[in-house]
Formats: sequence, structure tokens, C-alpha cells
Amino acid sequence: LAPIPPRLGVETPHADELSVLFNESLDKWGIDIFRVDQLSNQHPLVTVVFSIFEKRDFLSKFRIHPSTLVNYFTGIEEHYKKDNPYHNAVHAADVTQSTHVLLNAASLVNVFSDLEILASIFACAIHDVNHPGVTNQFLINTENELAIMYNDMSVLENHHCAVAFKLLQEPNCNILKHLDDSQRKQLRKMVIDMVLATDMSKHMSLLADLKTMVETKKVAGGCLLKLDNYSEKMQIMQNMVHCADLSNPAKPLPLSTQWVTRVMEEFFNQGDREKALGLPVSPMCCRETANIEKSQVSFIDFIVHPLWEAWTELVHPDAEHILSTLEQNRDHYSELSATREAEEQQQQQQ
Ligand SMILES: COc1ccc(C2=NN(C3CCN(c4ncnc5ccsc45)CC3)C(=O)[C@@H]3CC=CC[C@H]23)cc1OCc1ccccc1C(F)(F)F
Ligand SMILES: [Mg+2]
Ligand SMILES: [Zn+2]
Repeated sequence: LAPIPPRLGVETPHADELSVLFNESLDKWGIDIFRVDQLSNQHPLVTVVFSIFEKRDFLSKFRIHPSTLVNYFTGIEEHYKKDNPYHNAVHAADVTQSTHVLLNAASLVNVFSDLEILASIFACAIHDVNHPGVTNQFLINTENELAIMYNDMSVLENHHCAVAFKLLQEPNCNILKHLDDSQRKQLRKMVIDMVLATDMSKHMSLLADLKTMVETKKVAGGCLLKLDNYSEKMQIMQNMVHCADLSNPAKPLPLSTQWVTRVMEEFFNQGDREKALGLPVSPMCCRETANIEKSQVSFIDFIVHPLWEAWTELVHPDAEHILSTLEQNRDHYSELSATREAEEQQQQQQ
């Protein structure tokens, strides 16, 4: 019989510290996910997924053997490229834990079935698996085999899904083995719909749907609609995962700044490769010219804040503190950017 895995899903000399951290903060916005990475012996995704599945009693609800869960998500974790500064297993663990917290909003209680919650957590855990550390546009511009495979359409996101579902077929990895055929089919469709919605090119239409839903919810007297059809419920799940994927600027500043350093490093590496290939380098990806704080302010003003404003209205008042953290962080970056501009002007005058 398969051996029972260790308590938190991973072997680590810091098991006690890690379980204290999870007991205190697994359900909290702003857990130090970088500390989870250290304490879990660099297995942040396995331990976060294992702990969420245990907390939500998914191992018994879906009859998943603990060793199958550990085998599968260890395989997934290994397929996140460790040398990506940003799109690595820590980001996957972060998005997964963030969605776990969003699902606990009071106004979302009884909205989702266990299968829908399982699909959401699963989708987050795998949503960037085997990310190559470059954008869709780069893969298309360089006619990468992945762009050829997926005909330039949501190339990365299609790849993440395919890798994740292929890994399910490895020995002792099929965590969906004891779901019935209809449940497995539904879960597969929901996961694909959520992961494909993390492609930033879908952002504007996703946000438009969310705003429409918020308007209709207002009309329906404030309580969250009895979401009867798949498409409305999936819109909320897609936006929830998308919010988690765009949650870095809405986390406590010490966490947010670490994500900024990491994502800039990844985009700068791509900029270096574009320059070496004689391809046009997007201004925000060029080490010499990028203004990091300015990028954050426009990222927040044009993308992140409008999304989180709509989400906060949808689940009012459960996400107020997230929106206010985002607004405080935005002001911090804006002040930094103004200071940097002033310094640069002084240098030019001298
Ligand atoms: C922690 O910080 C970030 C985390 C994730 C992203 C991510 N960015 N994007 C895109 C990149 C191109 N984008 C834009 N390009 C030009 N002008 C504008 C104006 C406002 S957005 C935007 C839109 C967002 C992704 O697709 C990534 C993969 C999936 C989800 C989110 C990821 C961006 C972070 O910081 C900002 C940023 C960093 C580095 C370079 C550029 C940017 C920038 F400011 F430009 F966004
Ligand atoms: Mg992605
Ligand atoms: Zn992501």
C-alpha cells in the first residue's frame, strides 16, 4: 500500500514552524508565502495545496489518497521552472492560497459546490505550470514551437492546461480517479475555462462581464445572485482566479515589493533576449529605460485597481481591506516615482 506522506505533504526540518504559520495564516490575506517557501524546503506549492485540501476535507470528499495528492503536485511543482524569477512555484502557491482566502468571503458562502471549489484551487495550482519565463508575444514573435502548436492563441495558457492534465496520467498521480465521469468532465471544463481566462488579453472582456454582474446584483437587492447558469458562475470563478493572479500590488507592501523585483527581473531578461535577437524591446522591459515605480502605478491604475474595485463591490464588504491596501501601495509607488523623477531632473541639470 502507498506510504502515508509527512504531515504537511513535504519533508522539512522546519515542520513545527510551518504548521504554526499555517495554523495562524493559511486562511489570511498576506501570509508570507516566501517564508512558506523557505520552511517547506522549497516545496511551497505541495505544502500549500496539501494543507488547503486537508482544511477543506477534500481528501475524504473526493477520496484522494494523500500519497497520490503529494505525487501529483510534486510533479506539478517540478514542472514550474525554478530559475524563473517570477513565474515559479512560489507564484503558483501564492495564487492558490490567495484564491483559498477569496473563497472564504462571507458573501460567497454556499455559492460554490465542493467540485467548483476543487476546480478553482486545482486551476490556481496549475495555472502557470512549465511557464518558460517569456510572454505570449515573445513566443509568437520568435515562432516558438508552442506558438506553432497553439496557433498563437493563448499559447502559454493552453500549454499550462495541457501539461497539467497530461501529468494526471503518470502512475499514482490521478487525484481525480475516484470522481465519477460526469464530475471529471465538469472539473476538466471548469479548470480549462479558468486557466485560459488568466491570459491578460482576456482582461477587458472579463472585467466588463464582472461589472455587468455587479450592476445586476445591485438590482437584485444586494444579495449574491442565486447563480443558476454555468456561464454566470464561471464568470465569477474566472474573475476570482484572475484577481488572485493580479493580487501582488494588493498584498502588504513588503510582499508586493518582492514580487515587483521578481517580475521586473523576468521581463528584463526577456528584454535582453529581444535585444540580442534584434527584436523590438517593449519600453517597460528594458533595463536601461524602465521606470519601475511608474510601471507599477500604471499597472495598478489601468488594470489592477479597476478589477479589484469591481470584485470588492461584488463581495461587499469582505474585500474592503484588500482594496485599501492596494490604494495605499499605489500611493507609495506614485510618491517613489515622483521622487525618482525629481532626482533624475536634478542630475540632468548638474
Ligand atoms: C508585481 O507586478 C506585476 C505582476 C504581474 C504583471 C503581469 N503583467 N502582465 C501584463 C504585461 C503587459 N501589460 C502592460 N503593458 C504595457 N503597458 C501597460 C500599462 C498598464 S499594464 C501594461 C499588462 C500586464 C502579464 O501579462 C503577466 C502575466 C499574467 C498576469 C499579470 C502579469 C505585471 C506586474 O507589474 C507591472 C509590469 C511589470 C513588468 C513589465 C510591465 C509591467 C506593466 F506595468 F506593464 F504591466
Ligand atoms: Mg499565466
Ligand atoms: Zn500567474
